[in-house]
Amino acid sequence: MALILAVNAGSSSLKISLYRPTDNRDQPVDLVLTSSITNISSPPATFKFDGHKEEVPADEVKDHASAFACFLRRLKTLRGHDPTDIRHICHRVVHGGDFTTRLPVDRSAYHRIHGLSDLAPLHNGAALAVIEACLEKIQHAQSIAYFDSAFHRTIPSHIQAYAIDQTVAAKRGLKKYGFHGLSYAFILRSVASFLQRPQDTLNLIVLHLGSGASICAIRNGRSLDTSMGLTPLSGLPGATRSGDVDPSLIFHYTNKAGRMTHDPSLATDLRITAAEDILNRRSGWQSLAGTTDFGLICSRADPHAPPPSSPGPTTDPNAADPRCTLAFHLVVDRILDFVGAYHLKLGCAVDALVFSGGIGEKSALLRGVVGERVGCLGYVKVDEGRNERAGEEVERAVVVDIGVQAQGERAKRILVCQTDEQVEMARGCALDEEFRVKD
Ligand SMILES: Nc1ncnc2c1ncn2[C@@H]1O[C@H](COP(=O)(O)OP(=O)(O)O)[C@@H](O)[C@H]1O
Ligand SMILES: CC(=O)OP(=O)(O)O
Ligand SMILES: [Mg+2]
Repeated sequence: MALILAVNAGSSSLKISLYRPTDNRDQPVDLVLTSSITNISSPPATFKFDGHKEEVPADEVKDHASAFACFLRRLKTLRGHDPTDIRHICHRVVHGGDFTTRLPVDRSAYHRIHGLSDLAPLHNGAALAVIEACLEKIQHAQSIAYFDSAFHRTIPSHIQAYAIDQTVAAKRGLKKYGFHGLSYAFILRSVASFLQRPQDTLNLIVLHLGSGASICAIRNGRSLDTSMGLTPLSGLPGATRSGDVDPSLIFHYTNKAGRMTHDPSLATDLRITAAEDILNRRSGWQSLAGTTDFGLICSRADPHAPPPSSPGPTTDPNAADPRCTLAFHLVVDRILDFVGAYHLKLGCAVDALVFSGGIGEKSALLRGVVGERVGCLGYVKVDEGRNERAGEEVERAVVVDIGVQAQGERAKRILVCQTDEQVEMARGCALDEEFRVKD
């Protein structure tokens, strides 16, 4: 057997899927199994393996390397698969700097990726910890890095550039890179197939809303702009990330902003300042509402109430929680900032607004509220029933239309897409001549 393993190291999760290559170019891989380990940085972690779910003791999973070891053990005990069956290992690496395509990983490539770690403090270190384990323990398999940033190589230079000294910018690589690119590539292909249109004719605004959240404007099938920038911190708020703030805010937040942190809970030997730590790991809706679970925020927020000006915790278990109300409306507000701007950048010629990521796929409430607000731009009205059912339907269908049907032809569509970064990598690997298995 020559299986392909695809590993997606998120900020606090590890999603891993195993595939068997096929001879069918339209569907070049078949899924063998899929698993995920969540809450890695706030133990106990939860391990899911197809139907099997267990809480993993804190001493078994404390970082991404031990989470990967935990997966390999269960791969053997629960499914009888040996790593010897694996021929290629695809790794999602969030920051690829100026790499525009996948990179087979040897020691030298490893060090080049390591050099970019400071620019994706919650991600590259985690991916490298897994790559390290593969280089050591699964030596017969070829590790390949697939970069989130590569999808955004088409962003025009005036959109990539920050308004700073361009000599310094060029020397230090200070520009917009953009992330979630594997997800956007998957969504673009899936939506093109759903709409039965060639990818290069599509104009989309895609929302990838998970623990890390971003938006991408796609023009003629290429990234035109995206909300994340030099690092995955800018743009929308995330579970623990602030998103955009006035850059001067940090100098007023703490006078220790520039010092290095020595937090042992960080995945690897990352060099990260107190300012980066606060904005990346101690902000976002966790800091507003006390939870990283946006589902919980949706269930406790009042979507109709004007957001409170100084929210505090509530003691009535049935009342909406003002902190959740604030977090919910703040996220909606920032989403609207980008949708409005990208709609204009696309010349108002948008084929569809697409929701994806854990929140985009599961929260009918958020889709409904955003859908209502974008109606003035010519988007279809959201159909309540289709919107409610979309969370389940998208698991089977990958792309679901949630617009009112009768309006569908003329109005701009609103879709939900269940994204899958692992299959995007595995697909690329199976179709790649360089990695074609010759036996
Ligand atoms: N029913 C729900 N409603 C809203 N948000 C949800 C729901 N279920 C899960 N989520 C959110 O989805 C997030 C996970 O999304 P995902 O894209 O898998 O994130 P990541 O890959 O960044 O870890 C969770 O952190 C949670 O906040
Ligand atoms: C780039 C990024 O933020 O990724 P994730 O959402 O997986 O944390
Ligand atoms: Mg993710």
